[in-house]
Amino acid sequence: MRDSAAAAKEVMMEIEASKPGGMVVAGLSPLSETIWKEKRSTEFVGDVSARLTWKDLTVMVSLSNGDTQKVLEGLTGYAEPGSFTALMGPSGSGKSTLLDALSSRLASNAFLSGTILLNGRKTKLSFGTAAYVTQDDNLIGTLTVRETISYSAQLRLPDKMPWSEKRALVESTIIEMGLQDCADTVIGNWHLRGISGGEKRRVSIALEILMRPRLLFLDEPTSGLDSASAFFVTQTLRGLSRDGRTVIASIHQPSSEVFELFDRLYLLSGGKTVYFGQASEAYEFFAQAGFPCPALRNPSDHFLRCINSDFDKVKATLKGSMKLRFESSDDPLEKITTTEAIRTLVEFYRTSQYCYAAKQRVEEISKVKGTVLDSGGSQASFLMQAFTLTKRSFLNMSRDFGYYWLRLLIYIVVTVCIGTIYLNVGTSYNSILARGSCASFVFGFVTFMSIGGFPSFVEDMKVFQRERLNGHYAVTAFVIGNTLSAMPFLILITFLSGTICYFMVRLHPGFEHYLFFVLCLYASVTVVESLMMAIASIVPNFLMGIIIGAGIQGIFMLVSGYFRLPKDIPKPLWRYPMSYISFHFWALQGQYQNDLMGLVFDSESPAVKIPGEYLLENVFQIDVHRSKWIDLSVIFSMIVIYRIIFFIMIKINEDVTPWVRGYIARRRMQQKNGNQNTTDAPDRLGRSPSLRNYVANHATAQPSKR
Ligand SMILES: Nc1ncnc2c1ncn2[C@@H]1O[C@H](COP(=O)(O)OP(=O)(O)OP(=O)(O)O)[C@@H](O)[C@H]1O
Repeated sequence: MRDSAAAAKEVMMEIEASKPGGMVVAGLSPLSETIWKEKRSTEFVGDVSARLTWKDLTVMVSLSNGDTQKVLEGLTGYAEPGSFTALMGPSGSGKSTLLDALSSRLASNAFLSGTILLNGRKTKLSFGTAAYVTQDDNLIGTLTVRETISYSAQLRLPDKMPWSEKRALVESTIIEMGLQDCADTVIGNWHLRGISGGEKRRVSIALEILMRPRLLFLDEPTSGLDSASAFFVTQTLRGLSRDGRTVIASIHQPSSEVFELFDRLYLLSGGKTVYFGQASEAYEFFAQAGFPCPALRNPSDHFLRCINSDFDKVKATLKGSMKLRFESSDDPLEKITTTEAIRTLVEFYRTSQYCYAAKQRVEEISKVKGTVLDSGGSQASFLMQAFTLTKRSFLNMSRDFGYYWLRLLIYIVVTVCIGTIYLNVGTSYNSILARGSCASFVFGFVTFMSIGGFPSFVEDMKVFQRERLNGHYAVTAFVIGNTLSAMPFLILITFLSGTICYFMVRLHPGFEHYLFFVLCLYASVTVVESLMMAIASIVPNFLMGIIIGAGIQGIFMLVSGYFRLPKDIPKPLWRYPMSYISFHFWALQGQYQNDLMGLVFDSESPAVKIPGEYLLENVFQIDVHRSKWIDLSVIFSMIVIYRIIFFIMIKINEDVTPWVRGYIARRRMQQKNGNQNTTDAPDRLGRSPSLRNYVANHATAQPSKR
């Protein structure tokens, strides 16, 4: 066990290593080595840097109309440790697809052929070896930067690692990403002013470098940032590469300062290579090809200008209004169309020394068989994951006003309204229906209001999906964490509002009756929460999710036995099975019994009293022989069932859906190829990797050629 001083020393060594000139290309820094050793239980780690090569890489996608589109065509290139490779090209040129292909994240309708080798091997691209930073910063807005990174560390680092070392790793990551100044500032959400867009991007990167991956993929890390923030983010990426990491990022429109930070440039247009080589030599390449960069023009703007065929349309529009200016220009791009320029450049590159050198280097790197570390995602135990997720989620819920506090307020206001409308309802003849409608409103509409939490669930799901894609924890740990963290808030909301309602209306007196009422309200609200969570796992759009949730609950309410008495509900479908699936039905049956049984009501004739049991059987059509506690236990078991459904939905989304989509795409392609001869034989193409394989670490970096 190392003490914190030793850990801090290691942190400093790590930071030193990340400084330019302090490269640790071959091995790992001491702190990183600790992480790997924990998993591999081996003393020797050796050279674990990532050398990635790709050769003749082609990606085809199957479109919904059955056609196929070649998105990438015969790409060859490499990325080495200690270097920062930028993928550039106009929109739709295939940057993201290349990144996805290299990181085994292709969509299920995309198929690739060619060879991708990591350290000379067709190998598993595990979470520990590679990390992927997506374009969207899906972070928890209520947590500070330090908390965000600390929770991530607890979720993924081994339990055995002392907390002082984990903290040291978190602090070193904060320093490495230049986040010291905002470390204690919240990320920010709709009601909390937080850190800037550039800082958010750096937090997203920090979360992925925490496990010290050797290979880092980033999809447009500078998009949406101003030029200063884009520069700092890119500078940080360059710093990360100097620590011996292999960094590959797609970059949209870099400024000249950002461009100067690139080591290697991969320029794409229409899925073809326009240039691959040293970024600093691109200028010369374009000049040799006949497209020199005019003075005073940003080189990257010039490169993109030359290879973006949309400029043909821009030129046509401008020519109409600024004819003379174009005629006097001696820019070669004014004399030919961009489509022709692209063709010239692609052809020039294919026969150039740059292409030859790249191919030769790919061959050289491919021959060197190196170690590929496989840390297999999170190294924390399942219990630690579940505990950390519960704690993190609880903190988020308690800080986000919109998650539960607002609902608590609304619930109190609404139940006070119910209380005043049904105030001291009594046992008069008219109170019989009033008690029925009060129960129906409480268990129908009041529980329905829980739908308001849906936007927060959607936010939770976005964070979950990002973390899940990077293998941060298990699905079960997430479901447990989400269920447990919500429990105290739901108890608070339902017990407070239930108590107000119970005592103002003066429902059936007695502690047991009070307890049943609030428990039934708690169970019903929790069922709605679980139902909405299950919906959020498949419908990430919050408007659509609310509409679907409202529709389902509307149907459940309709068959609850209030709007139509239980025995009058049409038997096929509506009574069996719908009313039995509806939690409103069980809640109402239980509450009617809880409230009316044992009470005696006035009738229209003062001499005759009506017992509650008679009303239950003959007016509300309730089965009085079934205990109300059975009704309550049915609702509680529904909570478990909905949580299991939530789990299954996530699994289906992760495993089955990509497989089905891939299968359909493959069939469609085969059918199309059966009818007509395309230039690309589909049997050359490997199946795109599925998320299941990716998550379970069964995906190969390069699907087999067929
Ligand atoms: N799974 C897919 N299904 C259908 N078409 C796809 C798929 N993946 C990529 N494409 C198409 O391939 C082309 C390249 O897409 P890609 O997202 O790789 O481009 P990009 O250079 O990253 O663009 P941008 O800069 O706009 O993100 C686009 O025309 C896109 O519509």
